[in-house]
Amino acid sequence: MANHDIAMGIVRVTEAAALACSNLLGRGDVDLIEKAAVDGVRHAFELLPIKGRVVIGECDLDKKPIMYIGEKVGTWNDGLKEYDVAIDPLDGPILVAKGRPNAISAIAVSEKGKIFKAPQIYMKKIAVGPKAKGTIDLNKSLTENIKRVAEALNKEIEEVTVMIQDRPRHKELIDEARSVGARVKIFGEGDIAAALATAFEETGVDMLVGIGGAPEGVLAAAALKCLGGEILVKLMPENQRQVDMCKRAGLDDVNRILSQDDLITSDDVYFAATAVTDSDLLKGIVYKENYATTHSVVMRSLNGVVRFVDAIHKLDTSLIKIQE
Ligand SMILES: O=P(O)(O)OC[C@H]1O[C@](O)(COP(=O)(O)O)[C@@H](O)[C@@H]1O
Repeated sequence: MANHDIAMGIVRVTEAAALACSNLLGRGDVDLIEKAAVDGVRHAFELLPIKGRVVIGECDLDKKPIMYIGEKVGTWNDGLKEYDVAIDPLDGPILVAKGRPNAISAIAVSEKGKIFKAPQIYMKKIAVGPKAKGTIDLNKSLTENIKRVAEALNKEIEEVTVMIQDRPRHKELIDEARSVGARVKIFGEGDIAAALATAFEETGVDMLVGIGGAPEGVLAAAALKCLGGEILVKLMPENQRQVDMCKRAGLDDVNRILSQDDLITSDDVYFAATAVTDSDLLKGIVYKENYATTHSVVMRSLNGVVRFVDAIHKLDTSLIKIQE
């Protein structure tokens, strides 16, 4: 597969995942929804001519892997190049189960050995778009970071919008953002979509801060690398077992702050996402009489091209039925 075809190839994967789970919207069954998205991914990979190896996979609610690290994806025909694949078939299955916004399917693909194999633990994150790149500092207070971002964006602090996930562990961050006067968007799930939004001015989102999943942080790093934005992260192991997991992933100093360039060490990474439900950047799947529409974004860091891909899928032939 020519390199320039990978972008379209991977957007088919996220489209398939999104379509496969989208007609379970609001049905409350998280496991079924996750399985449908994973089945969609696997089905689409059967057609993708790459030698892919999953380095970031998917776990169910009990953190049991359902897309295995090391799993082979793609057709694996002779002569094809090997790639690392980071996949979140569905960031936010609970959102789909409840019919709420912000659920996306996301994938990143890069050269073999170039994507950080983040363990399934928490990660502290701060992310911004291209105009605020170089101004953020994970060691500084949120107040200081908001002031720097406001200056970089030529905005008043009261005009800066900060995304923070709705979690008890973020109470102090939310209080601080409010007391400094910033605008705060508190979201339930899905910090990949939130990080992605920081890089597009039309979303009105300027920053993401908080603690979320490390695998999601790597996917966000791939997107922000393509978009010229920045994400700074620090792994947050909670016990010795998790410290060991970080070390096995190649991180000797778990306190080290990592950027998008540490999480993706190649200059050539692809990222794609398809919305299942509406997010700040992408409209969710819409059903019409005989078809469904998907809305995706796909990008490559090497050439900086960002494409928005709207697709029409005939319902009788599409992957929507895959879970039946
Ligand atoms: O739900 P927790 O444990 O606070 O973890 C935060 C993570 O959960 C999510 O909201 C959803 O993750 P899942 O798709 O794995 O359920 C992520 O976007 C975020 O990084």
